[in-house]
Amino acid sequence: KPLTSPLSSLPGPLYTKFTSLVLKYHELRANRTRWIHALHVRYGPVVRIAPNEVSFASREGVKEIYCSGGSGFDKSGWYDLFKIYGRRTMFTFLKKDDHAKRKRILADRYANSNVMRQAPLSGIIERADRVVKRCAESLDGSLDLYICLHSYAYDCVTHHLFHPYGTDSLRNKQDEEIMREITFDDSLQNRQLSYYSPTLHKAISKILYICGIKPRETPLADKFILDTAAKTDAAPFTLLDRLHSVRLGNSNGDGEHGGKDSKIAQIDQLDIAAELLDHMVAGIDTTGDALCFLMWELSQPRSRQIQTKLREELLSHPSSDINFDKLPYLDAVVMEGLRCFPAIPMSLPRIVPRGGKTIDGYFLPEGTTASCQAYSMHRIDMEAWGPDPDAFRPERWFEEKGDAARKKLFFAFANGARGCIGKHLALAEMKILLREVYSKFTTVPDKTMTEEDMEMEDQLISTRPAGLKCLLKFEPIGGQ
Ligand code: HEM
Repeated sequence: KPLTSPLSSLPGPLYTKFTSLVLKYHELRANRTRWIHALHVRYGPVVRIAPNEVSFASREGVKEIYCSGGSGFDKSGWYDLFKIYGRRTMFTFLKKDDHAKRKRILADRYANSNVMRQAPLSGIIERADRVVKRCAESLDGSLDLYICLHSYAYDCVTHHLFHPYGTDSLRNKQDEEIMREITFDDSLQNRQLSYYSPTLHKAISKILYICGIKPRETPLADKFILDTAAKTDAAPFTLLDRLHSVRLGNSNGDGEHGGKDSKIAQIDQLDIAAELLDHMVAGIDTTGDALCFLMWELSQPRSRQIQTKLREELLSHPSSDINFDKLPYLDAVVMEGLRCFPAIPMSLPRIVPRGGKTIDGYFLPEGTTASCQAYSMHRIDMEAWGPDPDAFRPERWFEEKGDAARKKLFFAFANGARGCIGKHLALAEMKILLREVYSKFTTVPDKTMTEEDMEMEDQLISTRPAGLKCLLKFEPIGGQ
């Protein structure tokens, strides 16, 4: 009943009262994020995008949908698309209780105090040095940062998950192949179709394959994960170590997560492999693309001053000091990068619980799909972002006015208990890499690159540059 539905009074284009076809069309064209953003610009922070689906770009929206009761509303069935080996993982559990049980046993591996320890950090620093070496080797030409940064993110996350079984894709071609298999995945249309119409998808799957609309296939990554998940002697800071100690009901010496949690969690070898593959994939395109878009922006002539200011701060602190609190401009550059180019820019769908909810003055009946998307959260609110939301301007993070609003609206890592667990790891990787590169080089775009190459293109959940490349030229500081 489109006209009598409570959602019919929400702002939004008339046709969204009757059909979700326009939304689906934009999803299949990898254009969902920009289409929804255009609707927010036109209709404001609350917009109906389909008869049963609403997008919010407001503080109250985030608070209710993602933070109420700790982890917000339950996830929608769309997350079934991310099941691995038929298993649910922390990321794909729909219900908050199931999620909380799994998270309890994994969370401390990602705590800032675990990430910032010498053993995990030294692995990241080593990999950042390898990137610097690649930059130095490219001085006569240019370097494809898209590949290089995805390799960096892959090697860093596998170090944190598996050390000493982490990868070395920055130097080893076989490891690079696995990264490419994950990163160059083109299964968006196939997976969307399987979600919207499983029967049709099954009936025409062969035709889709012939047309190049292929399902996600990662045989190399699967083999790597299944082999590595069987190792029982990984370093104590790794997720692999934690998962095995839980499976064996072994407290691992800290007395906190022992037999009790193994009963709660009941994980077997396949759960371990699924959880590890999920975290590995979650750590590659996100950090890789966030760094790639950020370094592209820093390399533009309009960002020259920003590069200079960043370099001055970096060179005034010894590189042996890993205390990021002393590098506020680096922090502002990273925050501004994640604001302008959030690696997961799109809606994170949740289901309104029993009894319905009123958000921003609009009543949403139970079962409505509600979401926020970082791309719009980072641009729509005038008080937080001012008149230039599309400008890359790290200085905005030092302004007192709008500070509280900015913190509430920042959504690159989502929010609440289901927000990004890898946030501290990602930030450490980003800051270490930027510090190593920009204290040694200036970067400029290669002349063959176009703005279109770097246009954001939706994937199923993350984004990537449309041209699948990012060629930059590196100039050593002081010509050294
Ligand atoms: C700049 C880099 C990153 C960004 C922007 C990012 C962003 C996000 C976002 C927005 C979510 C919520 C997704 C949702 O609700 O559907 C998320 C979840 C998650 N992220 Fe990240 N992420 C980044 C890096 C990482 C890294 C390095 C890891 C390491 C393993 C990681 C692991 C995860 C996991 C496991 C979840 C699921 C958490 C849960 O359901 O409790 N992420 N991330």
